[in-house]
Amino acid sequence: MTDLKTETSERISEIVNKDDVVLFMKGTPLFPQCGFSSRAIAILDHCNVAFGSVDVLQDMEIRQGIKAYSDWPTIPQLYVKGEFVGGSDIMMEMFEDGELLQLMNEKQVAKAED
Ligand SMILES: N[C@@H](CCC(=O)N[C@@H](CS)C(=O)NCC(=O)O)C(=O)O
Ligand code: FES
Repeated sequence: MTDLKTETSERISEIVNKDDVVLFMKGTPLFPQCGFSSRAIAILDHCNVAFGSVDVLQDMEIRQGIKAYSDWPTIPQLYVKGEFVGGSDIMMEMFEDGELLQLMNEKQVAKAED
């Protein structure tokens, strides 16, 4: 028998390994439901990378489960190639000093389609 926590972390692990870049957020890329998620989307748009997103407002298990999985207390959360990068503050800092683009390049993530 698998318990809910194990099941949720297995689901999360599938999600973060499905796309090169995954953002756990509130709302959708077109309609973010929070300023922090909106900022994270703006940064990813600037990076010109393809990304998947998960709306945690649609799934309470993921909303709580991702916090435990990453050991990070808030949404949004960015994953690149299955690895946790950080929330929107970290994304902004990394973007501003060029580290985020460097990480995307190093990990050879797919570009956004035009
Ligand atoms: N400083 C954070 C801001 C994000 C944040 O404070 N998120 C809050 C409000 S959206 C949150 O996820 N709270 C827990 C929850 O809503 O489940 C960051 O760098 O991303
Ligand atoms: S939903 Fe209120 S700060 Fe994000």
